[in-house]
Amino acid sequence: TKLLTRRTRNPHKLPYPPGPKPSAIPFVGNIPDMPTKDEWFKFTEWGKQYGPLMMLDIMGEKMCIINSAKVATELLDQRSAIYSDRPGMVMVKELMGWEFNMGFQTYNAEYKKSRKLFHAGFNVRASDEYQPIQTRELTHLLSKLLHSPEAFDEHLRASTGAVIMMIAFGYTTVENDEFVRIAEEAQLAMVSAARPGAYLVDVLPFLKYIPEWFPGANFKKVAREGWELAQDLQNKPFAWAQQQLDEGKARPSFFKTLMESKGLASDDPEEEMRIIKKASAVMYATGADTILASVLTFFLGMLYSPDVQKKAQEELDRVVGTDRLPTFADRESLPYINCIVKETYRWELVIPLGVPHRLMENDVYDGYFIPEGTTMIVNQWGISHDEDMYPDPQAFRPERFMNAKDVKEGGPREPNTIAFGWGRRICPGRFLAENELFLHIATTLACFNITPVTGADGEPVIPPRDYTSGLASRPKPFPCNITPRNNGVVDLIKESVAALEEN
Ligand code: HEM
Repeated sequence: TKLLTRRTRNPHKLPYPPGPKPSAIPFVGNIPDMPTKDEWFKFTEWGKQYGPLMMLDIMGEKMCIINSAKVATELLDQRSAIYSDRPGMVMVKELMGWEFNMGFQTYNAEYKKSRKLFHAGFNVRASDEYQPIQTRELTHLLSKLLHSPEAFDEHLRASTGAVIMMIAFGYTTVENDEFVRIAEEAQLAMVSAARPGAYLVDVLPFLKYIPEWFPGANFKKVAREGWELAQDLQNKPFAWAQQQLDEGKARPSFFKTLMESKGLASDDPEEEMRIIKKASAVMYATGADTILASVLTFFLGMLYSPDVQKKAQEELDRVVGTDRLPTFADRESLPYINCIVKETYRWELVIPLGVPHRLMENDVYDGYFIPEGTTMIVNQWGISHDEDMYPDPQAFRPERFMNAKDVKEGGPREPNTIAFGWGRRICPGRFLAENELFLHIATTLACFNITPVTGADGEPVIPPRDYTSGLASRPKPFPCNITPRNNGVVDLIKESVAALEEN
């Protein structure tokens, strides 16, 4: 009947957007056509074949793939009143307990309240207030990179985790931190399950009633383990922060601000507490891994383009000099570094397919009928590699943004208007994330050379651009050399760390 109603609401019998022919097997639709990993490559290819708006049938459910920024803007931004819901995601939300994550919530009253809190905590001005925390942690990071550069992956992970824990709860992480471990594991379980179409239970929700021992029901075991992690993620840091507050020891944080500005989220104290608890847990879950992925991409990018690194260092030496570290105050005077930030967001995407939106009413676009309930996926990776917009898209080339024309005059679109999503669901952490990536790039390049390791044959080893597959994607571990540029920076790092200790 659902299908019938939809048809009757298409009075002009408009066609659906084009797409590959569904399978001859009943109900299966385009399932056999769906890639099982790195979907963005296939979606980009399909975009060339079927155009910027195409449709797939996943066992009766409609899924649109958007392959151009223009269509994404015209639908998800300009018609955001009806394109801001999220699809069911049974596996992640119901079975793994990630319903607490505002990013997956249905577009309802509670969601809007959470979003308001996030906006209060992370708008441009509020994000700037977290700069001292970011500066402090990144200075420690430089010292760790100096002492054990081979463990850079670990150091970056620890520092992005530390920043977000301090911002979220005023919590100082320690080595092998329990809260960081919980968040990492919970996140890992969630991102692999949240990949659109990863679990059949998302399209056949009744499968959730199958007991775990049933052959083929492995997803239930995965779900149960994920559920426990999601509970810990919400409860453990929250209990710690609550205790600090009760004992009058709480440091400034997102959590503390929310607890003290009563009534910001809701007039009902119980509801408000619930929303604050979820919002603080989400912060950690969404803010650590994403920033880490973008920083790792920057390191990888440097291995691909040594001349970019040299040019950036020239700019840093000229503008900042060599007797202090770059700071946020230098940002406006470092155009080339800012272009590296942009290119990092474009070259490889933290969330290659965005987070799916769900259409809340029937719609018509460009003569095509899109029924209510359609899942909308934006191929953000594909859009960021459009050859017309970004010639030689596989090259890491920040110059494409230097003195570039405005997008209205045919210039390249700013990658931060693609990588962070669309409309009312656009990433609320984007200002915080951009600040942090900027400081990572500026301070790392001011102090170090990032170079490929040498292989057995004496040749430099450029690691492949091999990324994990999932909702969020990051480079798989790769080796690189991180060496201080000169003795001066070694002293500079030591002095900067000492100055922190004094404060
Ligand atoms: C490089 C860093 C990051 C990238 C590339 C990124 C990207 C994204 C994208 C693509 C979305 C989905 C937008 C859409 O539905 O169209 C999103 C949503 C979200 N992000 Fe981020 N993000 C980053 C960092 C952060 C940080 C640091 C935080 C927290 C402080 C955060 C919190 C969120 C939340 C809460 C949502 C859900 C928004 C909603 O559904 O209304 N993100 N992000």
